[in-house]
Amino acid sequence: MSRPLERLRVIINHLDRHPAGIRAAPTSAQTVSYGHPQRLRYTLDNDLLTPEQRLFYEENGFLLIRNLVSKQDIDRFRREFERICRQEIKVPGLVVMRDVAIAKSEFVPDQRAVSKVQDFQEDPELFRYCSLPKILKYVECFIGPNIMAMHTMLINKPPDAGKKTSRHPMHQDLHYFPFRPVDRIVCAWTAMETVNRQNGCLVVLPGSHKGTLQEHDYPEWEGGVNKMYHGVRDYDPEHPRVHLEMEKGDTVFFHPLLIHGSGMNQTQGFRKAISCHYASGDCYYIDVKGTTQENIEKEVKEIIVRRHAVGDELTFKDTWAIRGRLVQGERISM
Ligand SMILES: CCCCCCCCCCCCCC(=O)SCCNC(=O)CCNC(=O)[C@H](O)C(C)(C)COP(=O)(O)OP(=O)(O)OC[C@H]1O[C@@H](n2cnc3c(N)ncnc32)[C@H](O)[C@@H]1OP(=O)(O)O
Ligand SMILES: Nc1ncnc2c1ncn2[C@@H]1O[C@H](COP(=O)(O)OP(=O)(O)OP(=O)(O)O)[C@@H](O)[C@H]1O
Ligand SMILES: O=C(O)CCC(=O)C(=O)O
Ligand SMILES: [Fe+2]
Ligand SMILES: [Mg+2]
Repeated sequence: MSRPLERLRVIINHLDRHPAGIRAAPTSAQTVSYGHPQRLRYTLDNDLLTPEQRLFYEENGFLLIRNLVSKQDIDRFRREFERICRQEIKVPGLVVMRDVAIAKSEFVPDQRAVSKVQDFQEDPELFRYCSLPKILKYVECFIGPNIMAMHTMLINKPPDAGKKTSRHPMHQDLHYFPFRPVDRIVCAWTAMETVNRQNGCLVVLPGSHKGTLQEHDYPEWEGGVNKMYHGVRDYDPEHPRVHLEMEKGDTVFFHPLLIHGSGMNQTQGFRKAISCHYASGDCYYIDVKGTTQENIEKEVKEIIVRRHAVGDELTFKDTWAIRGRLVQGERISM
């Protein structure tokens, strides 16, 4: 194993020994600079993160907090998800996605047919995840006090059907987002059970958040790829990567330029995680015309036109403004 990776693993283990939520004395950018004056760009002054945690996010683009969400809350999210799968409740705006390997087979109202649900902002029980004070305290360290929940997902990675379609290609979430500035966006991703290499944990390229947004497209995978699962076009499989093995309730916060994906699920269980992408209430929308994001804009528009029978009047930007929900502070320009 390469040296930097070994060092990273040591730091992760070290961080693990701090119980979640431990408070360090208020720090300033100077106190964490260890002699070299260093501008902190990816984190804001706060009294929650330790200097080590702040530096870790600055350098690596993610921060793993063990045991952050309670088992009771996760059990409630799981029960709600199961009710949705059994079609006992209907949630406005919710997108239920099936794995491409079974997309054309008959639907059975059971979690085995659902690989993820998206846009659960109108489900009060699931949306509780996005407003948990424990999560928001961390989110505020990255994006500030005005917090919008922009995108919500519960991912139920199915046992691989033999074609490796349960993989998620390496990507940067910013590819999907027509808003900026990039450093005022963060994802919270919480394991709902043990997540490891066998069932397809998150895989990240540490430090990749310091790069720019890359071109994304469907990877050329023989067995097929799920709809809209774009990957970075020039993915280098030799790039050092870290597998984030997590236990129930562990939560990782990561930057929208961090390159990440997840491996295939080689178990018989459905690997569950719940996540929310947050943006600052004072972010602004951009026009993605002429940028690398044009291809995803086109796909989203095609789906919306088909689903809602609307024309061009609904823009990519509108689809985000409609979904976004304020969870703390003020909604200024979003
Ligand atoms: C508003 C949307 C905005 C989304 C923004 C992304 C945000 C992400 C931001 C955060 C970063 C996130 C990073 C990420 O997470 S990237 C992935 C994000 N993924 C999505 O947003 C996809 C969400 N899913 C959907 O919209 C629906 O499930 C779709 C549209 C896929 C099917 O919908 P529905 O079931 O109602 O439609 P239908 O029954 O009429 O079938 C239509 C056609 O589609 C075929 N089919 C079905 N399933 C799949 C599949 N899995 N793979 C391939 N094809 C599939 C099906 O066979 C049929 O084909 P054909 O018979 O016509 O040939
Ligand atoms: N050609 C590729 N293009 C883009 N992403 C890829 C490619 N090959 C693999 N990946 C991605 O790399 C990540 C890890 O891959 P993978 O499924 O093989 O796990 P792994 O790291 O090999 O773990 P294990 O060896 O335990 O299976 C996943 O996000 C996967 O989707
Ligand atoms: O849970 C996973 O497998 C990764 C999902 C992901 O990265 C995403 O949907 O953006
Ligand atoms: Fe992602
Ligand atoms: Mg593998």
